[in-house]
Amino acid sequence: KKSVAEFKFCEGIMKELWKKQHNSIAYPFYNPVDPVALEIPDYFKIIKKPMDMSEIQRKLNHNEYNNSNEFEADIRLMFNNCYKFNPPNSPVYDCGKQLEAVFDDKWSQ
Ligand SMILES: Cc1ccc(Nc2c(-c3ccc(O)cc3)nc3c(C)cccn23)cc1
Repeated sequence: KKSVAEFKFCEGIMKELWKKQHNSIAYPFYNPVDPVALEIPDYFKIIKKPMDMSEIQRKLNHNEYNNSNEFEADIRLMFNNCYKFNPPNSPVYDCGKQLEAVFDDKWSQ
């Protein structure tokens, strides 16, 4: 059951992830992966369900999450896409691990 409190909790987490102080680890997640701009034409062959912070924010703003579990699922999808595509310990993979740690800290509060 979706509650106002759940919604506000999710909003607060997105507010944290968008903070300028996290820019150096959040930048790969701000917008949809652009395979042309990034010169990774095989991205959509590997990643079947793209997800990013802008889309998560849009879904939140348009009441498209029925509960916080659906919100968390998109957050985890975004990070797992990153770990699937980017080699372990590569710069963007490490950004994902660091930003997911920020998320986990807030999510568990
Ligand atoms: C050749 C190459 C290798 C790795 C990347 N990764 C990457 C990604 C990315 C984010 C999420 C994701 O699920 C997949 C990729 N975002 C970027 C950005 C914004 C700048 C530079 C690299 N970036 C790009 C090109």
